[in-house]
Amino acid sequence: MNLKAWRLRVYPSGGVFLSRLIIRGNMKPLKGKVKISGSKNSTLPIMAASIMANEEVILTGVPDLEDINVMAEALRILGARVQREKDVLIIDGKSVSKCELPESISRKMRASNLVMGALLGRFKEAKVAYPGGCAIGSRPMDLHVKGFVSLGYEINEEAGYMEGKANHIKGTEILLDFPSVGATENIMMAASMTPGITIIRNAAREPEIVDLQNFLNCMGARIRGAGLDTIRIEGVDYLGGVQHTVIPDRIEAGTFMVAAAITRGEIYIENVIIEHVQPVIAKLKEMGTEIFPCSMGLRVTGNKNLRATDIKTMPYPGFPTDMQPQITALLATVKGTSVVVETIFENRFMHVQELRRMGADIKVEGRVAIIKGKKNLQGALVQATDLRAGAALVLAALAAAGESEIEQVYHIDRGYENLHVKLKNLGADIERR
Ligand SMILES: CC(=O)N[C@H]1[C@@H](OP(=O)(O)OP(=O)(O)OC[C@H]2O[C@@H](n3ccc(=O)[nH]c3=O)[C@H](O)[C@@H]2O)O[C@H](CO)[C@@H](O)[C@@H]1O
Ligand SMILES: C=C(OP(=O)(O)O)C(=O)O
Repeated sequence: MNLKAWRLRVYPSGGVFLSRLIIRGNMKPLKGKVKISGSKNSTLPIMAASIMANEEVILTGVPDLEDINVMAEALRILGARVQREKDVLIIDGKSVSKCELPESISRKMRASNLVMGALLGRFKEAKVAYPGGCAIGSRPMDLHVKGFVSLGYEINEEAGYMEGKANHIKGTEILLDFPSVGATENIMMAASMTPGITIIRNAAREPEIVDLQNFLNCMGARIRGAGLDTIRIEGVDYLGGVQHTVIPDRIEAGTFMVAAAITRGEIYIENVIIEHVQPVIAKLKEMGTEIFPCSMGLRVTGNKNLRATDIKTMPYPGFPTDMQPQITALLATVKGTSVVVETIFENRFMHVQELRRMGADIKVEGRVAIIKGKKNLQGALVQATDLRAGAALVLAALAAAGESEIEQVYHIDRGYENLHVKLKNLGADIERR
């Protein structure tokens, strides 16, 4: 492929992207306040669950992101009416007339799979093409399918589709082999409208699961236990309309916390639930970052004497895999040797080769990265290989001497609302071309 053709790619929602970020970092301390947007990973399952209502659902605090556009497009394909006004999304599931999501939309992101549980719950049938998403791992759907089958849905996996219909559906006990976020959400949705009582054991405990429970319960579902490892769901016949505000994005908040640390700056982070970012706070404090709650949220102050630490990604409340690339970038700039173990996704070190272009000293062996921190990184031409890898490169570029150019910014647009504008407001020398 020639360079021009390679750069002229099409956004999942249809637009053309050519964008790149130019950052002249030079370790300029970022200062000021930033307001965190609504959570991508909360909004996506909640949007899918919205079509379980036979009435209008109003969501507020919805971030303006590519992934949200893709989910909106998916719901429209199913027949839902989806309207957006600033951060408010109105989804009307009354008109849903199709239970099939084709590959052309499904493969645009991993979270497209979440319509499966919603469709099975409400219509007792669904046909959804296998999802796509970042190339951070193989990401099978076996735990989702196992859950649906346990509930009595007959699932056929053929020609790239998961096709399900109700057989003898009934609430049951489901033990997840791994606390998968998506499988927990999909099973919660299907079980909410499956007769009887379902118990999910070894459920994911992420804050987004709690947000989904709160949303579904406001619609009329009967779910208890989200946030713990056992969730109890009593199936109901009908779910109705509701107005709901999504929780703030803990990963965006964590990314700005790292921005303060890596530039040795001082950032006030507004719209953050402190409990949700505790694992990140703990590690940043261990490295010597000062973090204090304040009236508007959190104040994060970096300093010149940050030190190395070891990190192992774990399901919540462990250190989030979605913050691993960003913290790896930070560790590349502090004194000492750090070890980062990625336990969730088998291929989530793609940012390392790009960080090396900026002079980082990082070795990867399997799921372990060994990072020898350096005082100075150098600006370079690098590529965002996935969403959080892109965020890590932006952070590294803020610390690096000279100019960096980051390509494939569309990955970053999947999960960060106006990242360059927010950074510019904090004093970063950044432009989007
Ligand atoms: C939209 C969304 O919320 N995305 C988040 C969600 O993704 P997602 O819900 O896809 O992540 P999971 O928790 O399901 O995946 C965790 C691990 O379980 C494996 N697995 C999962 C399902 C399955 O059926 N079989 C299986 O083996 C995956 O390959 C992975 O190794 O949680 C991840 C883990 O916190 C985050 O990184 C993602 O940002
Ligand atoms: C991996 C992520 O998202 P997704 O599961 O949608 O690919 C992420 O948000 O970092």
